Amino acid sequence: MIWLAAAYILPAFAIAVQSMQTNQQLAQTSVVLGCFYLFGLWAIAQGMAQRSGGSAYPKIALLISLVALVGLYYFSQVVDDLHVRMLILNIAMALLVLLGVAAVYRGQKSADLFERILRGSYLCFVAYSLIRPLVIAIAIEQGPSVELTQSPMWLLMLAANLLLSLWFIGVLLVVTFREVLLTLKKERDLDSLTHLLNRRAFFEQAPVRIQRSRNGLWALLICDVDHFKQINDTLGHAAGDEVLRSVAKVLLRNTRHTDLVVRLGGEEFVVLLNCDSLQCACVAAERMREQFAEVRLAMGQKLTASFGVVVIESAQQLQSAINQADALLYLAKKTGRNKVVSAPVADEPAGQLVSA
Ligand SMILES: Nc1nc2c(ncn2[C@@H]2O[C@H](COP(=O)(O)OP(=O)(O)OP(=O)(O)O)[C@@H](O)[C@H]2O)c(=O)[nH]1
Repeated sequence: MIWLAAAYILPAFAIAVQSMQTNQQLAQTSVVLGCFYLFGLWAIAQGMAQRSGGSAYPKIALLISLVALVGLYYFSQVVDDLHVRMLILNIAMALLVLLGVAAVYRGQKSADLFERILRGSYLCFVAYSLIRPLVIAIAIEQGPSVELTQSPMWLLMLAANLLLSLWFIGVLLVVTFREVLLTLKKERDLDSLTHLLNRRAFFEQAPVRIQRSRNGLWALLICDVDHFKQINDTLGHAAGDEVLRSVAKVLLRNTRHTDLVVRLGGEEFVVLLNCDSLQCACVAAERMREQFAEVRLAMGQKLTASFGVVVIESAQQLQSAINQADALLYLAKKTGRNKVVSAPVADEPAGQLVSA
């Protein structure tokens, strides 16, 4: 974002200064203000390339800029030729802004409307930058008789620059504002330790998921690490945190993107599984339980966890399903831990108790 801010501020400053200058003053300041233009235009390319995960070839940009600055110096301090200086500067600017196009094309294509508008605006700006040297070559008067900054051509280019810049910065502001909002929402919804969804996000997203799906049953798994206090007490809080992150990884590994994996709080996790039977949910929970044993604790101890599993058919049942799964989890803890306990459903074998 800093690149795109530089891209707006530097050329705007140079244009503002030049608009108040005579042809003679333009010659005196051409190299310094040329730096502002060149860096500003490359900053647009770099900013856009970075948004797409690439870069706008800084070494090539440096080379183009150096050649352009030498040209500007020669045609201002040795031979004063405003027309050639304008051509050199505008060709260099067009080449610099073009350097981001490859990265923008190679980068991931976003489906987001505003991101597409931003890319489209950038490509329009590139096209405008490529056309500008042609216009200068054809339309701007040669010779020192006319003050460039008072000519209709200059005013026209100024107006075009202003309009494009305002449009570009407007789109950029909207995109940035949306990005900030999305980041805040993400931070609000995620547990900072495990990066799983948190309790608030679960109660927001679970009813929507259940309502929207038309393919079969949902199951709710509540999973609680066994003797977690002991792990904290013997191995330390940092090791306890690491265990929680490992638990999150195991849960994520055994779920699909349609499922929700949530850290409810402490060492308690919930998984909303999109599966077509209680048995399928129990198999998934059993697989997770087995994989916890592979998490290495100090001194050869095994990580274990207990599960309560229920099926859920409508969003209205969510709270009662959580209570029921909690009760089954409590049963699992009471009857020895490290096991999956599920609730009976009408058309499936009643009261499964899968022991370790
Ligand atoms: N490291 C770490 N510990 C946490 C975190 N949140 C909660 N805890 C600890 O988790 C422990 C939970 O202990 P208990 O509720 O007694 O449960 P438990 O020891 O697992 O016992 P059972 O569930 O009955 O097997 C407490 O000591 C909390 O301090 C966390 O984010 N990180």
